[in-house]
Amino acid sequence: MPAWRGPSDVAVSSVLAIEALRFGWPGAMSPCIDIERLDVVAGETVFLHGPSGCGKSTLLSLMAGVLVADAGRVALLGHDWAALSGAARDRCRVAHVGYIFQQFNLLPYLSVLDNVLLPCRFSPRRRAQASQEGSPLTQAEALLDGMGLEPSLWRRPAMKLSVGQQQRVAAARALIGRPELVIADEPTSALDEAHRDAFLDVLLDACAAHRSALVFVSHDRRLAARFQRELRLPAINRAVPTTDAGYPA
Ligand SMILES: Nc1ncnc2c1ncn2[C@@H]1O[C@H](COP(=O)(O)OP(=O)(O)OP(=O)(O)O)[C@@H](O)[C@H]1O
Repeated sequence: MPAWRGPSDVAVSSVLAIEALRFGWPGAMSPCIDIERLDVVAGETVFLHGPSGCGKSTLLSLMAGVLVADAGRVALLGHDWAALSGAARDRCRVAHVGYIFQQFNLLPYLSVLDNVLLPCRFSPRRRAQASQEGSPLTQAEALLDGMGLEPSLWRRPAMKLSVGQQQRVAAARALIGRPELVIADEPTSALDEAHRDAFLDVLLDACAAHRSALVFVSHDRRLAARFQRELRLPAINRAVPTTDAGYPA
């Protein structure tokens, strides 16, 4: 993992580096994403917001190598997603990225526990990291417990849970095995205030303990204060001034 000296002369590790990124959906008149520079370092927490349809989910997909840039570079841990084959991208993603999707993407017939354990089944690295905390099963149970999901739910098929419960299962799955980057696409939209606060506590504590970088998308600006950095993605096609870092202000 590349390291450089940060402003406080402390070595910081790059998790995500974006340079001159352009991406447009096929058939669209103009690019959906146009970012000069954005860096996220280990342990950093970023709150990303912007109007509906401005490209937040698209940007998260580019960060996770689900989509590949038309131009420019998106590098995870120093590796340019575009330089990897599709199969290598899949391996790299499951090993290093925990993704909480807007629609959760749980496997409906699998139990809650088996859903959480999926990254450990597909990635030796995630399995080894989870084993450092006892075993993958121990870590899965601890994460579900931390998310406030009762043990009586753990062996139920995921589809038999409420939307808010499924959201928390998706978060536990993203966190297991300490991925370097955790991406969360509106993960609290189905939670009431108490569960939302508990959810954020667990997510932020786990990311801090593991030094995972977190990129969190939400329309709820009240949550921004809990993050180290707030970034606004402007509406598409609108000319906006940029910060020194080249990111839209
Ligand atoms: N699969 C797709 N094919 C073509 N265009 C798409 C696709 N997915 C998204 N878009 C378009 O890209 C733009 C950005 O969509 P995106 O879902 O990234 O926005 P968003 O900021 O996450 O929105 P929201 O806050 O409503 O979830 C929209 O104009 C959308 O119509």
